[in-house]
Amino acid sequence: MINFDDIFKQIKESTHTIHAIVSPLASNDLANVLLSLNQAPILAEYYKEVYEVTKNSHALLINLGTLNQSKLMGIKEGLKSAKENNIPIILDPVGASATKVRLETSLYYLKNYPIKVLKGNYSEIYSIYHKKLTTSGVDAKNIAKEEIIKICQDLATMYNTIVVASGKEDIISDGKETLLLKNGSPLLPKVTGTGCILGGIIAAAYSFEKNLNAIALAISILNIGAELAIKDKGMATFKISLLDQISLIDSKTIEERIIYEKL
Ligand SMILES: Nc1ncnc2c1ncn2[C@@H]1O[C@H](COP(=O)(O)OP(=O)(O)O)[C@@H](O)[C@H]1O
Ligand SMILES: Cc1ncsc1CCOP(=O)(O)O
Repeated sequence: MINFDDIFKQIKESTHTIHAIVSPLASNDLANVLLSLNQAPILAEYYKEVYEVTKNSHALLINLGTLNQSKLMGIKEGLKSAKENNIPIILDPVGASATKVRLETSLYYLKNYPIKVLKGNYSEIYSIYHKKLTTSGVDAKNIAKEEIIKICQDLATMYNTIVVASGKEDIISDGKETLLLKNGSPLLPKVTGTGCILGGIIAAAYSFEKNLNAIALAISILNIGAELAIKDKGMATFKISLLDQISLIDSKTIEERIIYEKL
């Protein structure tokens, strides 16, 4: 049984600043989720201020969700600052399976910066590994779990990082240890931005403890929150109820409900 008491207490009792460069589509929900977990989100992407913001933060989340030239200039400053000031970088390569620019950008960041956590859906992780496009949009295609597990393990070793592949079952690997998490709801992929929110929770949890358990906690906050949310009143109610459940969840509930395997 994983014990989440200590890290959950740290998150709830002390506030870290999380610098998120994220798609505007998901930014409001992501910021509110972080606030509800007692964390301090800051969304800044103007290249003239990004270096300073990252330097004063506990983690930098880079989400490629909605790219443009000025955002890329901002991201470059954030990555430089994180590297020089030893701030952990969490990369969410949204759409890396769908466009050449996103795939090449993700590969460039992985090669040139110390990415501590790479978190994508199955297709994004598959595309980064095989260096080829596999989707036309941001959602994942069906790929065998066994294949993605091996890819996560190999990518983690190749880039000296923790790899998270989200989907019906979530995979977390640092190349040596691998966890498979089985909570969640089929409604989650029907709400846009839930993967982006997950990136934010991972960035916050990882800033407290730099290990697989912190990431397992982050995924469980979202997935068990979704299991507890209202599902029979339509998608808008589900989403609001999900945000409620995330703000109310405690470590005991997570420990009781988590379903996982150590591989
Ligand atoms: N079919 C599913 N059943 C249960 N949970 C799911 C399912 N698909 C995705 N999830 C959960 O939804 C969250 C977002 O994952 P995913 O949809 O893969 O990300 P993205 O939005 O980046 O494509 C994760 O916490 C994941 O565990
Ligand atoms: C629909 C869409 N288009 C560009 S980013 C985005 C949201 C993706 O968010 P998530 O992967 O978290 O569902």
